[in-house]
Amino acid sequence: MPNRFTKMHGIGNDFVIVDWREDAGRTPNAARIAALADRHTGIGFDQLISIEPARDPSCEFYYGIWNADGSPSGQCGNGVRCVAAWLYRDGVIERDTDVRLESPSGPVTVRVLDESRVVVDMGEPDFDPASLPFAASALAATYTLDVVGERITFGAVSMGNPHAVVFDDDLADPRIDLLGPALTAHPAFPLGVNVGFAQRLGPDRLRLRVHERGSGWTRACGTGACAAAAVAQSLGMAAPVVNVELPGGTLTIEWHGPGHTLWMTGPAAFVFEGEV
Ligand SMILES: N[C@@H](CCC[C@H](N)C(=O)O)C(=O)O
Repeated sequence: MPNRFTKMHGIGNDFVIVDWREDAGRTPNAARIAALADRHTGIGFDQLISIEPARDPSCEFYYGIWNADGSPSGQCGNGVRCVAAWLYRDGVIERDTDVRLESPSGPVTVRVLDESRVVVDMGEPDFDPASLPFAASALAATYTLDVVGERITFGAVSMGNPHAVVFDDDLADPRIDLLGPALTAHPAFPLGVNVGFAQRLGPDRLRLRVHERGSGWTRACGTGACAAAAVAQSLGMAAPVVNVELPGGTLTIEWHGPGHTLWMTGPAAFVFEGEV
C-alpha cells in the first residue's frame, strides 16, 4: 500500500482512494485491507479504490475495488462518482465532458457536473444468467429461496456485480437485519451477493437498504440503487426515472428498459487526505 490516500464518500458509502497511476497492477493483501478498513483500529472504509492506468485503450483510467473484508468487486456505483470527482480535482478530466473509465467489469462513462455531483452511464443492467453466480434466467423474473425460516422472493440483476432485490413494505422490520447477512452468504450465491431491501413509495420513489457482500450494511450502495430501480422497472413497478432513498441520501436512476444503458446521478464528497 502506498502511504497517501484520500478519504471520500458517496451519500455515506465511504472509501479510501489510492493513486496507483505510477504503480499499476498491485494486488493488495486482503488481510491488510481488512486491517485498514477497521473503524476502530484502522482508517475505516466500506471500500478501497485504486486509480490506475487503463488497460483498455478506449478508457482514460482504470479503477480497482476491494471490499472492507479484502474481497475484490467488479463495480461500485458510489465509488466511481468519487473517482470522477477525484480525477476532476486532480485536473486530469474536465467537467461537463463524457469520460470513459474502466472498472474491473468493463467501461462506464462519467460526466462531472461539478466537484460534488457526477452522472454515470453504468451500462445496461444484465439479467443474463451467465453474468450472475446462480441459476437466474431473464428480465422480469423472480426467484424464491428459503432463508432463516422464511420463503423470500427476489429479483436478480448484475450491474457489473451481483444483486438480489427483495421488496418489502417495512424496512425497519428486525427480520431484515437477519435476512441481509443470511442471503448474502446463501449457498445459492457461491460468489456472495449484494442484497437490497426495497420499499416502493410510488412509481418514481423507492426506499432502499443494502447489505453488501464483503462490507455488510452500508449507508448507501450505488449499484444497489441501480439494481433496485432496474428490477422494479422490469417488474412494471417503477417509472423510467426513480429517486432511490438510501439511509445516507438519495440517488436518481434513469433507465428506459432493455437495449438502453442506465444512468445514475448523485453526489461525491471529499473528507480528508491522510497518510499511513
Ligand atoms: N458500495 C458499492 C458496491 C461495492 C461492491 C460490493 N460490495 C460487491 O462486493 O459487489 C456501490 O456503491 O455500488
